[in-house]
Amino acid sequence: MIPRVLTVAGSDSGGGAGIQADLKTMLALGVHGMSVITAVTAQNSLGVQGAWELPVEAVRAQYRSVVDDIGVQAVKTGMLASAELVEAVAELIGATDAPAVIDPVGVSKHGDSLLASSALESVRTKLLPVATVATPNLDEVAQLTGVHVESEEQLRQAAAAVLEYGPSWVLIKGGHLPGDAVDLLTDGAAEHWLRAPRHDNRHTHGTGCTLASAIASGLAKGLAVPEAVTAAKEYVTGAIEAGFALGGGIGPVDHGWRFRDGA
Ligand SMILES: Nc1ncnc2c1ncn2[C@@H]1O[C@H](COP(=O)(O)OP(=O)(O)OP(=O)(O)O)[C@@H](O)[C@H]1O
Ligand SMILES: Cc1ncc(CO)c(N)n1
Repeated sequence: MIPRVLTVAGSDSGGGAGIQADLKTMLALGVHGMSVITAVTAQNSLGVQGAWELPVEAVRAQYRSVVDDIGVQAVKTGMLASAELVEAVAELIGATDAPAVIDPVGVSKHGDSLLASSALESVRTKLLPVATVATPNLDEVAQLTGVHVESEEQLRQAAAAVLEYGPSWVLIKGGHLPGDAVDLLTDGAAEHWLRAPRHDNRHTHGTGCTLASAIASGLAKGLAVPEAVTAAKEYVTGAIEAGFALGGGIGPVDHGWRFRDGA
C-alpha cells in the first residue's frame, strides 16, 4: 500500500509554504499526503497579512479522522500557533505509532510570528521529546536554547542544546549562514554533515516546510533517518535551484522540479 504521511500545520494562501508546500512535496515524492490544519494565514510573497488559529477540538478531530481510519506511516508538524495547540498535538503524536518530524516553526522568512512566545516552553518540554527528528533553523535554535550560531563549528553546540530536550535526532539547518548551505544531523553519537551549494536565489519561500515533509516522506517509505534526510536535502536543493518569481517579493521553491522537462 502507498505510504501515508500526515502534516499538522498552517495553511499558506500563497501556496509556497505550510500545508500547501507539504502536500506538494508528498505528491512529488510518491506518498499519499494528508493534512490537519492548525491555522489559516493570509500570506503571499510579501509577508503574512493575517493569521487565525483553529479551535483545539477542530485540530483533534481532524487528527483522529485521519489516524483512526486511514493510518499514518509518518507525521510532520509545522506552524502550531499557540501553547494549547502545541500541547494537544504533542499528546496526539505521543500516542501515535509512527515517526514524527517536528519543524518548530517560529517566524516566517519575512519575520512574521507564527508561534506565540508563550508557546516556546511547550515546544521545549512537550513537542521536542516526541520528535524522531527536529528540524530547527538558526533563529528557532536561538529562541529555544539561547545558542546563537555564527559559524559552522557552532552548529555542534546548537545540536547538543536541542538534543537536551529529548528528540531522537536533530537536524540544525545552517541555511541562514553565509557560504554553502550546510546542515548538521546528529543523534548525539553519529554526525552527518549535509552540504549543498548555495543557490543565489531569493525564491526560497517554504524551504523549511519542504525539507521536513521530504524527510517525513522518506521515513514513511521505510528509510532510516540519515538516508531520509540525505534524500530530502537533495530534493529541497533542486527545488531551491528551480525556485521562481511570483508576486512582488520572495517566490516559492519549485516542488515539481523533478517533473519538468530536462530534470
Ligand atoms: N539559498 C540556498 N541555497 C541552497 N540551500 C539553501 C538555501 N537557503 C536554505 N537552504 C537549505 O534549505 C533547507 C531549509 O533551510 P532554511 O534555513 O531555509 O529553513 P527555514 O528557515 O526553516 O525555511 P522557511 O521558514 O522559509 O520554511 C536547509 O537544508 C538549508 O540548508
Ligand atoms: C503557514 C506557514 N507555515 C510555515 C511557514 C514557514 O516559514 C510559513 N511561512 N507559513
